[in-house]
Amino acid sequence: MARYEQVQGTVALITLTNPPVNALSAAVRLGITETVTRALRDPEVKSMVICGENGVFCGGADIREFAKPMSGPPLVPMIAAIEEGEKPVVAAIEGAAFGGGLELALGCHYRIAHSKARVGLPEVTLGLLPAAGGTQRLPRLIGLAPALDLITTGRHVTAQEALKLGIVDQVTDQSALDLAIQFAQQVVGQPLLPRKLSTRQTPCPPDVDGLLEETMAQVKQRARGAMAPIACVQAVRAAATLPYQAGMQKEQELMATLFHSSQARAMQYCFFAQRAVGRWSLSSGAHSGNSKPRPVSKVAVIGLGTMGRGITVALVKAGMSVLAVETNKKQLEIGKQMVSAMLKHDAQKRNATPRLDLLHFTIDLLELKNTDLIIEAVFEDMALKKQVFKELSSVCKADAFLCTNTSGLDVDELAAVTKRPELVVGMHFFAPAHVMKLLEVVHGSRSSPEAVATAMHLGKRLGKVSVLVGNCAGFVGNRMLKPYLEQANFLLEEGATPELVDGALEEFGFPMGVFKMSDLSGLDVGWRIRKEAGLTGPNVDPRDPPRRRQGRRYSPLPDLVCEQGRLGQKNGRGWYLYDKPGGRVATPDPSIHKFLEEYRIKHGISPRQIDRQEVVERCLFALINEGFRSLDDGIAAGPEDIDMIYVFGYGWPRHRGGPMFYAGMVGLPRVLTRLEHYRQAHPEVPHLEPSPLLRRLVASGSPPINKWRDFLQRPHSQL
Ligand SMILES: CCCCCCC/C=C/C(=O)SCCNC(=O)CCNC(=O)[C@H](O)C(C)(C)COP(=O)(O)OP(=O)(O)OC[C@H]1O[C@@H](n2cnc3c(N)ncnc32)[C@H](O)[C@@H]1OP(=O)(O)O
Repeated sequence: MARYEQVQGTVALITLTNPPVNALSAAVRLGITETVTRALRDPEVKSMVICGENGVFCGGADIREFAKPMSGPPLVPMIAAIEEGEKPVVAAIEGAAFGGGLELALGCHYRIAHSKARVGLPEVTLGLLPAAGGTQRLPRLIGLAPALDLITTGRHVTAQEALKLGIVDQVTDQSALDLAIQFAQQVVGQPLLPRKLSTRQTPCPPDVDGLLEETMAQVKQRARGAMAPIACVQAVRAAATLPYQAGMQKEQELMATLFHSSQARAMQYCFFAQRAVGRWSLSSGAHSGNSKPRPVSKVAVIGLGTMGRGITVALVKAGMSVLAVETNKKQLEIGKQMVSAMLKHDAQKRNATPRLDLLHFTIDLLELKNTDLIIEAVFEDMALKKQVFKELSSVCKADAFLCTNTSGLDVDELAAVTKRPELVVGMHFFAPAHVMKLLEVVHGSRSSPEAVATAMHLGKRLGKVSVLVGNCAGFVGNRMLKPYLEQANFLLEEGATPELVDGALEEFGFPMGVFKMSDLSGLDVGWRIRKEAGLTGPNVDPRDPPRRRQGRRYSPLPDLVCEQGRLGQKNGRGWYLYDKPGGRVATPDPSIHKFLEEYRIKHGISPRQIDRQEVVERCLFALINEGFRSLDDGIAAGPEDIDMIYVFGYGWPRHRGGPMFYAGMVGLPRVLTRLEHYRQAHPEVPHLEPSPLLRRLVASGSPPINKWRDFLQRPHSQL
């Protein structure tokens, strides 16, 4: 797993050979240990170069090994042997040097990088810290403040930034390996001690304690309950305050607390789940491996409202030519101004030039005739969308893909009004569409594998995590959100306040609770949908009592709030009060408390004390229960799909792995028991009835999440 060659007479070339990313598996660590020992012993060898096969230096420790018993030589002494040796070692970094890969390079005496290479210590994103000396060597190399930034965020750094920071010694556009070999010959005989990072002092600002405290405060706020970022600050603190060996000891102690934690398991699960969702399959036998996407060069976006603007920006940022379409000149001009401003703002942040040249605006649908793929993003109204699809079907070229950005309407119904239902798919973006990483690709019953492959591929080009889902009301994400919102409203009826519910969910790790999220989205959005569904407004069945609809418990609270003209952040009043219309600072509103009290009196509800555990269980277990139903229905292909939808689209804390992973962590029998308990207490709420899949899993001894697919009633039946 590490190849040994002698080149240019005196240079030992050690190549890591573990494709695709040369992860430091036990075999690779053994290979490095043996080849380095050989080179150190060989009198003909004067220096060494370490590189990786296939243009990738090293993707770090082998994450798949973390769940297994440790075998092979450990990383820390392996890297120490390289640094302590008396022959210069040069790391030739091509592609990527991440985690243990960068730590290996930091143990080398010199680092040469290709200009396209990226380096970083992303362990924090896996619930860990760089425990192969990274927290001690990096600060000694680049100083306390930049090391804190890199280690606590795990961000990837370009070769140019790495050079500026001092992580690498040279960057080349030519072969990094050739330069490293040349370099290795030149440095023979030069003093090695100053190149051994463990012997250096960490460069620190005058107020070390101030910097560490400030960083810790920021990190705690960002962490939302994750432990790893906090442990990272503690480890880097040791690099500034302790001698190297004591710092290494601290690094190991902190790693020991993280390594077997449920948070680390959750985040490593997310790492693989994110990659797994890209490998889709359909019941027809088509899958990502045998279905080719069609090349797409010209894309159009119909409708320049909030979603359409975000989608347009995302496409342009990915370097695609976009035709943006509006119904009239006034709307077109507004859209044009806003899209241009968004692109300029984004480019300014990245110190780049906005690609306004890729944008074209029109109100003439006939201009769509040469477009390869059209994304409809008009108002969420079936009649309107059908009309748009009919027109698109007649004006667009016969093989153009027609995609809808609906957040939950029936994709088959839209496909049925076109002459090409096989080319129709859903592309459900999340607001703001140029920022949010999630894309639900909705497979209608007649969508072709090519259409699915093309939409999934386009999502990837846009840098999205694309998840293929089946077609049902709300697809996967919004379908599961419904029982979650419903429980939150019921909790208000029963005695909670918006702050109590939100506080519990934020403590769980959501960036914002359900009521703050609703205020941000705009309360009128759901209000309109409920009106259309006959749950409120003139279409309500007059025989329904105020708190019952369609045979089940219903809370009219959100409707009543809207009737008071409280529409959320946009007009400064929703479940909270805001500093101004459009303001973001939410403060509890006594008039909402009064309104809730009056509502309870009116409906004869005696308020009770509700604790945070009940909030979390009722809201999240109801959501998880619907997740099990989506799996059993074949709307979600696997638990990983649901988890990635929630992590990337709904702010589910990554260190809790996603709702389905979390259910497994809590224990399926407990989820089942608590749902049964709440269902008994609230017999009029069908969403609390435990799903048959959950019951089957528990009856089968609660198998691990990677075995759940074996228990599905209709695997992939809807996909
Ligand atoms: C026992 C105690 C040990 C203590 C050691 C503590 C110190 C060190 C810790 C670490 O190093 S943790 C690992 C840190 N490294 C990372 O987080 C990097 C992870 N990888 C990536 O970011 C990317 O893979 C990449 C390197 C940038 C390449 O990206 P690309 O888009 O080209 O490919 P991918 O699809 O992401 O990956 C291809 C394939 O490889 C698998 N893989 C990638 N990295 C690793 C890894 N470090 N270990 C195991 N497997 C890895 C990845 O899962 C893909 O496979 P599939 O999932 O598709 O089968």
